[in-house]
Parts: sequence; C-alpha cells; structure tokens
Amino acid sequence: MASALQLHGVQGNLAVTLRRSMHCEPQIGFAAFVAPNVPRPCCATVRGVSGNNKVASFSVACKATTSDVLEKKKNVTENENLNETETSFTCVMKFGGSSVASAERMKEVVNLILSFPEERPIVVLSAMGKTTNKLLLAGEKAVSCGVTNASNIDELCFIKDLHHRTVDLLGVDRCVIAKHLEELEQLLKGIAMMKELTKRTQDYLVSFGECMSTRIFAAYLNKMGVKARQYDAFEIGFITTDDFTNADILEATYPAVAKRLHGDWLSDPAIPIVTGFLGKAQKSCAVTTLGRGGSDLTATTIGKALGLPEIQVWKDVDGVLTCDPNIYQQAEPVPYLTFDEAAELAYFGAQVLHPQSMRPARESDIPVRVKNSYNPKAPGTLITKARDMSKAVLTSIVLKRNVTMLDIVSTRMLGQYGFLAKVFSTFEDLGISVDVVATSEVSVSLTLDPSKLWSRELIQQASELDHVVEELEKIAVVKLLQNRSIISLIGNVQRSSLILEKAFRVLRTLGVTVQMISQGASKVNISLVVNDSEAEQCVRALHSVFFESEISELEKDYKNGNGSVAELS
Ligand SMILES: Nc1ncnc2c1ncn2[C@@H]1O[C@H](COP(=O)(O)OP(=O)(O)O)[C@@H](O)[C@H]1O
Ligand SMILES: N[C@@H](CC(=O)OP(=O)(O)O)C(=O)O
Repeated sequence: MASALQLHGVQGNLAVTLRRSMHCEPQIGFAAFVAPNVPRPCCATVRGVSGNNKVASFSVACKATTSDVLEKKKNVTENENLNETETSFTCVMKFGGSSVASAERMKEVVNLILSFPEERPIVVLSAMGKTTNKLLLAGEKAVSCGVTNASNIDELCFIKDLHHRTVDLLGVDRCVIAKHLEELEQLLKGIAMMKELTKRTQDYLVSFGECMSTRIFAAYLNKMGVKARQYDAFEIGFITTDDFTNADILEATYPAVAKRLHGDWLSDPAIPIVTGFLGKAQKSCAVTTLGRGGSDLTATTIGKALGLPEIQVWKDVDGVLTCDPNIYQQAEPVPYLTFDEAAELAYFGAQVLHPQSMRPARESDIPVRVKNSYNPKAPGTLITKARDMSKAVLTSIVLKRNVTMLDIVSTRMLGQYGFLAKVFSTFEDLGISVDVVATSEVSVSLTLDPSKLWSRELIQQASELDHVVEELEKIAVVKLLQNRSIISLIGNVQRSSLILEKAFRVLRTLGVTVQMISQGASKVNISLVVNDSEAEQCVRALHSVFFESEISELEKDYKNGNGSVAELS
C-alpha cells in the first residue's frame, strides 16, 4: 500500500498528515479509517493534491505533544503498515524578490504562510526586490571608482537604506544584518582595490542579498512567536559545479540537504528559511549562484530532496500566463501545464520560471504550483507530469529577444555528415549552446542561446562570435544575423497544423516574414524567428487570435482593411 505518514506542527499545535496513493480506497473512507488512531483531533482536512489525482492527503490538527504524536504515529505505522516518509514537511514555499520587497510585503508573506496552518513548509526566499541588480551594479562601479569612493556607491547606499528600513519597520534588531552590511562594504572596497570583478567574486557579492533577506524574515517570524531557523544554502549541502554565475546542482545535494533539514527538525522543530539562488562549488568550495531567477531551482531541489507532496512558487502574477504581461496586458493565467511545457516555456525565455527549475520536480514527479503572493485566492498554475490535452491547442506564447542567428551554407568541402559534425563541434569547442536549429542538405540555420549569459557579458559574447564565424568560414559561407527574436508557441503539437495555419495567417496579415521555423523534439514547442522590431506586434496579434474568444482586434483591423474575417478564423 503506497502510503506515508508525516508529522508537523504550527504554533504549538501538531498535525498528522497521511498521504496515500489514490489507487486504494476513496480518500474519505481512508480518513475515517485512520482518524481513531490520532490523538485528540480538533480539525481535519482531506484533499487531493495533484491535478491528475496521484496523491490524497489527510491532515488532522491536534492539541498534543510531540511524544504523543510519535507514539500514535508508531501505532498507526505498525497497525496500518504505513511507510514513514523521510520528512516532516508538507511543502516548499518559495517567495521571489517582489514578494519580499519591503517590510510590508514580508509581513503579508508571514500572514500568508500562517494562513495555511495545515502546512508544515520549508520556506525559500530570494533577495529583496531590486537587491540583486543593485549588487551587480555596485560591483561594476567598484571596479573603476577607486577605494576611497567605494563606500559611497549609490547602490550600496540604496541596499543599506532598504535593509535598515525593513528591519526597523519589522521591529527586528539591526544586528541580524549588521555583519553582512559591513562585509559587503569591505568586499566592494576589495573589488575597488583589485580593479577587477571575477565571476567568482560576483557570485559572492550577490549572495549578500539572499543572506540578508532570509535573516530578516526568520528574525521577524521568531519575533512573532513562530519558531524559524535561517539557513544559507551553501552551508547545508547545496553542492554545485564551479560554473560561477550559472552553476549546476550536483546529485550529492539531495541526500545532504534532506539529512540536514530533517535532522534539525527532529532535534529542534522550526520553520526552515533557506536562501534561494545559492550553492557551494564542489571544487573551490566558494559560493556559487544558479543563474538569474535561480531560487525557483532551489525550491524544486528541496522538494525532490525531501520527497515533498508539493512545491509552491509564489510570484507577483496569477500564475504562468498566456504571454508576458509586459508585452500584452490581456495575458491570462494558464490553469494547468505539464513539466515539459513549463520547462520549454522557461527555456525559451518566460522570466516567470528558472529554465532548469522543472528538472528536479519532473524527476521526482512532484506537482509545482505557481501562485500570486499579492492575490493568494487566485488558483494559479498547477504543473504536473501529464494533463488532459484533448482540448488543448496553444498554451502560451513566449518571446526571446535580442537573439543572434547564423546562416551557414556549406562550401561542399566536406560531405553532409562531415559538414554538420564540424559545425556542431565548433560550437562545442567554444562552449556556445544553440537554441533553435533548422537544416537542409547543405545548410544550417541556428540561433545562439543567450540564456546562460548575464547581460553585461554581451560584449564578451561579441568577440566569441567573431571567433565562431572565423572557424566556420573554413568550411562554409556564414551570415551573422543579429537583433532577431524567437517566438515560441508552446502547446499541443499534435495540433501543429492548426497552430501553424492560424499563426501564419496572422503573420501574413501583418506582413511579417518568418526567417526560420523549428518544431522542438519535445513536441510541445514550435519556434519562429522574426526581426526584433516586429516581434512584439506579432505576439500581441497571435495572442489575440489564439486566446481571445470575442472578435479580436486583429480581426477588426483585418475586416476594416482588405480582408474578410472568415479568412482569419
Ligand atoms: N508567461 C509569463 N507568465 C507569467 N509571468 C511572466 C511571463 N513572462 C514573463 N513574466 C514575468 O515574470 C515575472 C515573475 O517572475 P519573477 O520576476 O522571476 O518572479 P519572482 O521574482 O517573484 O520569482 C512577472 O512579473 C512577469 O512580468
Ligand atoms: N535574487 C536572484 C534569485 C532569484 O531567484 O530571484 P527572483 O525569485 O526574484 O527571480 C535574482 O534576482 O536573480
């Protein structure tokens, strides 16, 4: 019988959560079956967890001591042959920078967490909104400002003000961040002295953001009487590659993190408040970061490490939307997504999720819920392994701007296999990833992946590009095309003909030429490459046709112009 028992406690109460596979008896029956084994229950909830109903969970909150519950847990385990899970936690809740951008926001997030008394969460936090960008800018300025001016860098003053104001408004002692602010200033002076900012130092520099937000948040929770414990991810087993600014999580992380968080809970229960985004390099042992937006990946890694029933990522939007709301305000929340769709969407540029964050969740089949901390009642987006695709056509439109495209036409010095092999080995040698590829017998068109590069490295990218072109020109005629955009149509590629027919009708109406088209092997994505200058207009028009039920703006324009609506719909 696939069942599991969990214990957790909030503010003096204890709760028992039983999870079981839905393949067995109905959940209500299961709850009644277990209830007599639980000490003095005062409330109970039964809920299905995932969209495809893989797991049911039954929680009973009790007035009881830990030893009471442990005793009952032992009985339940013996009597019902339940397998104890490895954790006492029920979910991960990750809050991004916008969710903890001020004292007021932190208070709201604390209330939000406490509004789920049945949950026993592990909390992951990003740096307070704007902090990471300010730290990066401060680092860049320090390189050339001179040691005597380093303490007066505007961004350092902003960060000090923001964090002091926050602790003051929360009524927390300034000492929780005093050491970090002092060290941060010293670090900027060091950068000024060296006149150099390596990627390794940059990672250490930005780590101050998460280290401070989590300390403030944990101190505030403790002040409110809710026992919380702050953790720096790089101290509790987040082991990564030494790829500073874009490190990958290594397998050793999972058992280490589970052991530490679970062990601490058993010896002294407290809500863990963990820094998102950060890790420790396996070889150098220095602090690393997981790439921009990396706290999502921290959350899913913890979810997998502890085998939790759910991972929640709380943002400032009502879930994953049908397109970037900054491009088109009418974007709508997408209620369900598969891991594949979410991963593709993130990879092709939707800022809402970190590109690698779906991997741990997919590997351990843990549902991910994307929710809005500004609007907790909104249902958000539930991301699971599978979903009903029978009615799905298009799920979301994603735009990746400022992409470089290469058209490589063989001079036929090499045969077809040799040509393709040489092209791709050139990219491998130079460590450059490609996004979208289309080939014919004698030519390859491809776009280069800028996602692994932080914006200020684009200059460096330019010289790398010259090098790529130089290498490829030994076997081909190469055309470098810049300022392109990839529009990715994420959806049910079983209906690719319908999607393409509609999409091309829209693009023809707009007079836009598609320069490359590719259907990803993942079968959830069709990518179109157009000029940057035309891209946003295309996304708006595509959104209008695919997602808006009434007669769309595009249709109106078209009707008023030179076509009939029937031709469009
Ligand atoms: N398809 C999309 N769905 C939702 N949000 C998107 C999408 N594309 C871009 N975004 C942007 O992503 C932002 C949320 O992601 P992010 O800033 O990383 O959140 P957080 O910092 O809270 O983790 C939104 O405010 C929105 O502007
Ligand atoms: N603070 C980091 C990590 C992160 O995940 O942030 P956010 O959750 O605000 O996207 C960044 O800005 O990249």
